[in-house]
Amino acid sequence: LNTVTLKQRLEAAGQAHVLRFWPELAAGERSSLAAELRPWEPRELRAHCEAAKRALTPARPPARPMEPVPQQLMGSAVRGHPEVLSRWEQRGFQLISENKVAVILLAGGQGTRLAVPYPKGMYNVGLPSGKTLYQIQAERIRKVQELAEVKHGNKCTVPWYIMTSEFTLEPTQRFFAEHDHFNLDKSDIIMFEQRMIPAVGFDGKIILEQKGKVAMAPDGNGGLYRALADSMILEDMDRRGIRYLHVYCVDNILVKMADPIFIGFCAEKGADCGAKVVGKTDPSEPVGVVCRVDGIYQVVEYSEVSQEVAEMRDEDGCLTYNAGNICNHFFTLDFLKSIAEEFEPKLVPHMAIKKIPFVDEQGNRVKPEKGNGIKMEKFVFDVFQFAKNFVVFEVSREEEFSPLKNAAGAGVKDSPVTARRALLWQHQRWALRAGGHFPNHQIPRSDWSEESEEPPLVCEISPLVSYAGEVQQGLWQWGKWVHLRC
Ligand SMILES: CC(=O)N[C@H]1[C@@H](OP(=O)(O)OP(=O)(O)OC[C@H]2O[C@@H](n3ccc(=O)[nH]c3=O)[C@H](O)[C@@H]2O)O[C@H](CO)[C@@H](O)[C@@H]1O
Repeated sequence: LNTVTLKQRLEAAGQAHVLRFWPELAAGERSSLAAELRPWEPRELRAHCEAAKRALTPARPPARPMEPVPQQLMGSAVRGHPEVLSRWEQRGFQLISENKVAVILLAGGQGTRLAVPYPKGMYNVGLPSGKTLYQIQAERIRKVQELAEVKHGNKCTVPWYIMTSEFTLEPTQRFFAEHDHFNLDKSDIIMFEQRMIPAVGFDGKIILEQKGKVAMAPDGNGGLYRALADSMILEDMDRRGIRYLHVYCVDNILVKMADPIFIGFCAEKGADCGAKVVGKTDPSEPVGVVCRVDGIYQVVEYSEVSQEVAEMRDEDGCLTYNAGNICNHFFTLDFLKSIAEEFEPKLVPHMAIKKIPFVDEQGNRVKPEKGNGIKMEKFVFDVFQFAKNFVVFEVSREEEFSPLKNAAGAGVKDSPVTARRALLWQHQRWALRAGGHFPNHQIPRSDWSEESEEPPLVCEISPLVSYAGEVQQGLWQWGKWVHLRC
């Protein structure tokens, strides 16, 4: 873009102020500012800014008739009959062995609450092995591939698609390269980037973070659908013969990659879209709830539900809106194609007021004390409304959900401490269930609180040994694969 065209386009969008420091900018700064703005057509940019401004004075939404998910749509790994679970698992492994299953990691977030200067997946919660979240996930992929191979006798691959953003792409690529891609085939790890969108002030004007830089943020984890199309990822999936996708968020240390039971359940039900849920611990837990609103399946995010609704209970005392979203979703490739080709533009962005550093009229950098602008994000689960056959799968919290959201601190939930404990407690359970004996150690009392107490044994089992607690003859060698500290 030459300067005149850039100016004209910004004027057309009502955003000419973005160039107010242009005369002071060096050549490199000018070209990077122009590059940030290049993808935006004036009309699209104007609409984006106007939508953000409008969001400040939302028309009062009509009281929305929320309903819990009907039981007939739900499967359960907690209450399901062992034979049924085993049937779903067989089906899942069959599909994995046929190279029809891939995983998509959502890793473009800035992890603001955890506040580390690198992508969350690189975090080491302090396990004896020192493994990071990325390494644990990579090893679970290797294991699930191996289990499918052993069961069905053919070599198979679960490709790992990783959505990153401007903040996370480069460090994630470097980290994977430094770790030799965790012994996965490099060609089966496909990283792609989501879009960045400008943050907008309350006056409807794009915020300048520096004289030559617009305040940009990733477009939310629902940016997935545009990113899949932009980067031709659906074509890559087609080429590989992928039919089913497991989408998950980066920070759950217990995530079951390409979970065969979940895949098998969804496939058997003929679902095009599915969500894993856990029972909520308390009304204020920051998880979205899967429910029906105006007859349409969706997740009502924790930030968007009123306290009164969150606290509603059934006659039996259970929370009415109990289906906590753990950001683990199932999609068929055909469903993803329909989103990318048809429905994506219909996804309505969610607005959040944030403190966004900016440069003032004089060009001084200011860190605001209170919210000064609006970030707009699309959410990955907002596509549930377009599903023809939506299902929900309930799983056990202690086996499948312990997210890393916050920095460690006394009594802080969802922190490195609680994530580490959740994994060690799980592995202790597995070891005991497998007949492990630990002389001179207390067997955990049933009333021990896993979140607030250290497990009596520090026992970590490599995902290369056991995917979900199963025991394979000859593999549980203490020391080599199982880290035990007493
Ligand atoms: C919108 C969404 O899914 N919300 C869910 C998310 O909330 P929560 O608010 O915790 O969502 P996060 O901001 O942590 O994002 C979830 C995932 O999306 C990724 N990400 C986020 C923003 C972005 O632009 N790009 C991107 O890839 C993050 O890297 C992360 O892997 O997880 C909770 C469970 O842990 C659920 O109960 C919430 O319903």
